[in-house]
Amino acid sequence: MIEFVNVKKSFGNYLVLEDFSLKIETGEIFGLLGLADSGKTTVVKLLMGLQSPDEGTIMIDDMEAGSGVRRLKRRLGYVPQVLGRYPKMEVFEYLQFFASCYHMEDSKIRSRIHMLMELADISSWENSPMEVLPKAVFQKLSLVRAMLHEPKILVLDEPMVSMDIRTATEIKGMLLDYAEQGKSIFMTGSSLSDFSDLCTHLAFLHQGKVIRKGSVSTIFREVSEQNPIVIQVEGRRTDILSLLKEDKKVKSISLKENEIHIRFKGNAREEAELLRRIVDAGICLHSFYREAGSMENILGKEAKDERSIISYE
Ligand SMILES: Nc1ncnc2c1ncn2[C@@H]1O[C@H](COP(=O)(O)OP(=O)(O)OP(=O)(O)O)[C@@H](O)[C@H]1O
Repeated sequence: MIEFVNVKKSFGNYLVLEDFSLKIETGEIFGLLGLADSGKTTVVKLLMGLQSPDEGTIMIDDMEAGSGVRRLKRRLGYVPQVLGRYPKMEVFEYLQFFASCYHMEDSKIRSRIHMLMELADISSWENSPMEVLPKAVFQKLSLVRAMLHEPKILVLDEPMVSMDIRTATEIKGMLLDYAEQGKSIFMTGSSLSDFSDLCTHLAFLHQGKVIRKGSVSTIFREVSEQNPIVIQVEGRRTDILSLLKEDKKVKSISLKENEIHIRFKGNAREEAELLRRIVDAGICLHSFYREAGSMENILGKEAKDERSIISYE
């Protein structure tokens, strides 16, 4: 379990985290999302004990972040945003070096390295110097390095940044397998879609605070309820526009080429009822769908309640 309680962190006069609280339960794959410069790396560094909070506490199970460094190091595996390179060191040698830093038993090191390299599909690079590694291999090697000592918690700072789709899929697979072994994963990112098929829980960091958190399914349902419904009809739009204007749950109507975009403040059942009313009115529909969720929905504009009906017909 990881818990941030009322954490405050500033650099000089610049307040990065203000009253930041977050709880991550054991076994969760937790994604902390935020825009650039929102303080994600600061959160990770505080968790790793690389920086100290000005106020508040950060607990990792029964230990405070930054305390009992050796014991905590065994619990945490860290994939930083920027990893130091050792250009002339060979891959196996590199992993062996880190395994010994984690005080792993010599007899287990070799087999663990080989097993993880195979899992990451980078075995053929075992004897290559780090300087020749393609970016994708280096990204997978970073994860292998963090998993070496089988930490209870993996912490990844923006792991999906500038990653090709194939590597991202492989890394997601490795993380899902790792979580299945009862481990926790905490990672940061700035793209909702990167995390939607991986995380069990999400939180959104905005202006130093967590503005929303919950299970992925709940968040996606909430986000999608704020997105416009896009409607296309055959023929004239007069009938559907008057039907929509009469519905108090329709907060705005706008026309975009041959589409009608409506902001509909209702749940899935109410959305289905609107669709039935349109069909019952004999209106010939081409399409009726909610636009996909986006970060902007969560971090930017919360749906306003006043109605703004705009029509051009
Ligand atoms: N050691 C530091 N000294 C001064 N300012 C810092 C320090 N570390 C971070 N900051 C500032 O704090 C803010 C948040 O930085 P942080 O790296 O935590 O954000 P981030 O969300 O991880 O950003 P990105 O998505 O760009 O990686 C930034 O404006 C950054 O310049």
